[in-house]
Amino acid sequence: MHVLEVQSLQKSYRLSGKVVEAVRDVSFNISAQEVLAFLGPNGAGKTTTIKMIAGLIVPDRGSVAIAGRNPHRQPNALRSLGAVLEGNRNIYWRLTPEENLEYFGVLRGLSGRVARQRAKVLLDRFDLSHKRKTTVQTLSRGMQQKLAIAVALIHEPQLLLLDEPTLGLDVEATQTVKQLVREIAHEGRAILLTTHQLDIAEELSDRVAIINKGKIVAQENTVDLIRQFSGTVYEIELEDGLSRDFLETLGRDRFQKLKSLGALIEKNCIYVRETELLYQALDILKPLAIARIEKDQANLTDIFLKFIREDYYA
Ligand SMILES: Nc1ncnc2c1ncn2[C@@H]1O[C@H](COP(=O)(O)OP(=O)(O)OP(=O)(O)O)[C@@H](O)[C@H]1O
Repeated sequence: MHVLEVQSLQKSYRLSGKVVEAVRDVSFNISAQEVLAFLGPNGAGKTTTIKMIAGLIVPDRGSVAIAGRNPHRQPNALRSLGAVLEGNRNIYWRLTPEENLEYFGVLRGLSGRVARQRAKVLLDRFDLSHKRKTTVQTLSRGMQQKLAIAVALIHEPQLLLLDEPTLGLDVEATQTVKQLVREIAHEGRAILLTTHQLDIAEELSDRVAIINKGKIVAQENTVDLIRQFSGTVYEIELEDGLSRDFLETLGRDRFQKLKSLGALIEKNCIYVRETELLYQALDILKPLAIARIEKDQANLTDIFLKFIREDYYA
């Protein structure tokens, strides 16, 4: 069973007499041990979707199930949810880490004893024990972020929503938080990660869902998505470019053969998709001097931009 099931979610807002379709028919699932990166440009509909999952906004249509329960009909569904949304506002800055963990533990239905026990374990695990009695506002941003994640885990939820978990952190704190996210998923939790830092999404996620203008425009395994769009594209640049002489030197037959390989011929370059085709293309191009051959190193950022632009021009 999926830990999170989001089915055909729909939400519109009315703003000065105009209807804004913020989320249109959004569906996805997340399983235990899985990190889904939920990506999209500003205003794409991410926050609205997440707030519907967290039970904070009622959808116009569609449904959410967390561990099989709908948070809009069965409030105890939220027992399976932990969330760090909009920075780390889920913690009290005037309290200490220990007080935060115990307070939120009890608020989430734990007994005082269990909350204290879990707080101790989490403080150790997140390397915050030495700061347990220091008020949160004097901690570093990295420590505050770690505490925010610890607080979200106090009731051992199956689903964790993480919004920009590494934003504003230095390199070392980013590494620590990334490692924690991996471990938390590994323990068996499902994680929904939203971030504008696409390198983080690429490193941490098992799957990616890209939302644009309220609609999911891509949803796939992260490695497959990147492999599909990159890595195997070779760019061949010719010494003399693709001038009129190019066709004369190459001859029509060879030019047609090149095209039949599925090669894309554009500006100064020829692009082919697979290693085997690269050798065939080079064979065809033999009479011409080659200036450069390069393997395309596209990453999630390129893919993200491609989907957003394609959707823009559609
Ligand atoms: N309370 C609201 N009233 C009216 N329109 C809203 C409201 N909240 C969001 N919107 C609109 O809904 C659309 C989706 O917004 P949403 O905040 O979900 O996007 P987002 O992907 O989270 O963006 P960001 O990355 O900037 O946080 C936007 O056009 C936004 O202006």
